[in-house]
Amino acid sequence: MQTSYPRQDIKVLLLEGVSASAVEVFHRAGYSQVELHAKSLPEDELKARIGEAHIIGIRSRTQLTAEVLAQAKRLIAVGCFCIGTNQVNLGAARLAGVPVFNAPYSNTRSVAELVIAEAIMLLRGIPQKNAQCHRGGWAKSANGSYETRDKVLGIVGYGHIGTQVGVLAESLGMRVIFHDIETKLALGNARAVSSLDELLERSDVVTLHVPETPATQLMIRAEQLAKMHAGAMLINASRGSVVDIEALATALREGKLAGAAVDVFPLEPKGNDDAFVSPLVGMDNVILTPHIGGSTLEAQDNIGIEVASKLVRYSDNGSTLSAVNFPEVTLPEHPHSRRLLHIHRNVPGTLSRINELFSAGNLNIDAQFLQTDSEVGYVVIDVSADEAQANALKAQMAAIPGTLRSRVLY
Ligand SMILES: NC(=O)C1=CN([C@@H]2O[C@H](COP(=O)(O)OP(=O)(O)OC[C@H]3O[C@@H](n4cnc5c(N)ncnc54)[C@H](O)[C@@H]3O)[C@@H](O)[C@H]2O)C=CC1
Ligand SMILES: O=C(O)CCC(=O)C(=O)O
Repeated sequence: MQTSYPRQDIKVLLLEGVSASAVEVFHRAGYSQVELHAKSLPEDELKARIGEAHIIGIRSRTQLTAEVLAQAKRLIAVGCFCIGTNQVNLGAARLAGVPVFNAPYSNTRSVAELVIAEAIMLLRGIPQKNAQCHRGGWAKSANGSYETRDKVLGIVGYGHIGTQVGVLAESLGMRVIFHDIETKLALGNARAVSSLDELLERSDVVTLHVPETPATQLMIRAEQLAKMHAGAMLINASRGSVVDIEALATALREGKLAGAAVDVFPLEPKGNDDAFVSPLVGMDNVILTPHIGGSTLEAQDNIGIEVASKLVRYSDNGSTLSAVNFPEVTLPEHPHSRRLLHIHRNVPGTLSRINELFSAGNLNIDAQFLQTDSEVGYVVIDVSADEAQANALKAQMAAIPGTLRSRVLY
């Protein structure tokens, strides 16, 4: 059967150097119009380009705000080729009938390994020693250098990354404590503490693994840094908004903290050609990395495959399994029917209006799937109809008040 909208006409726009593995997945599935950009786009260009795209793929830099999404008239889905989805206005996307997919685990291990490497480097004072050697200095001394063994690692946010960090840290002999807003199963000998304050007071190294939410915004400010013991260290590979970076710079300058490793910043350059500016630049005891916690070839390759496959599946079949902002529906194949998708505001009576169209047309519904959340309803109908009938039904469904998006798949 023909798709009502041929795959070769579907425009896929991939930004921020999404892995070539994603392009391969689209090509293999018959999507030939795939455009790949190494950077994020300036807002004006993004607004223009998203207007033409059916599928957009981004990483952490591109902000899909409500204003940007308002230009996305043809958009059927968003792929975040990363874990975090805070860069997308998920509510606005949902109300535009656009599901958002991500890769919740594919770079977990990469972040955890970097954090462990940084904890070791910070405890040994390597950033300072490295900087001095580069300047022709020679600081051979054990002062300020420690083994990881028996040191306390405090993990804030004991989710996928936090738990991996904890497991790796225990294998080095570290003592792991954690703080999370949810009750979490402690792995190995890790122990939950009663509050963030307790964690800050007890830890030699604090590492942050929370998502960006209103509650984690500036979670670590001067007040929290003051609670850490003198000579402690901070690692932030979560989001730049979680730490007050000026307060961190002050704590490091004043010697309250012995070191820090920071991968994420309140303001990050759009791409590799743009300048990086931060109050932490030039501090010998700080490891600065350009948001590469998840940037290993293995992780990027896997993320490309995972997210592109989810996008292709939604585009071809309508399944929203693991969408982060949308009613989830897992759908079987539909070899003998045409499939119609209808996304609408969840108001009483919409489903009966849809069904009336089918009975008025005397068309047999082969299967129907419905999932709703408080705001949005997603109904999928497999019907024995020819192409003209399916397209006519789609047009009638699109005219139902409250319709957000409708499509015919076959
Ligand atoms: N630097 C990088 O390249 C990368 C950064 N990340 C960041 O790391 C974050 C965490 O990733 P995952 O571990 O996969 O997420 P996750 O969702 O598995 O874990 C996050 C944990 O934080 C907890 N949490 C949420 N709000 C909290 C609060 N206010 N106080 C304490 N705990 C809180 C949650 O309950 C959850 O257990 C992502 O949201 C992303 O922002 C993720 C991947 C790569
Ligand atoms: O690799 C990226 O661009 C972003 C990684 C990240 O922060 C995430 O996965 O949430």
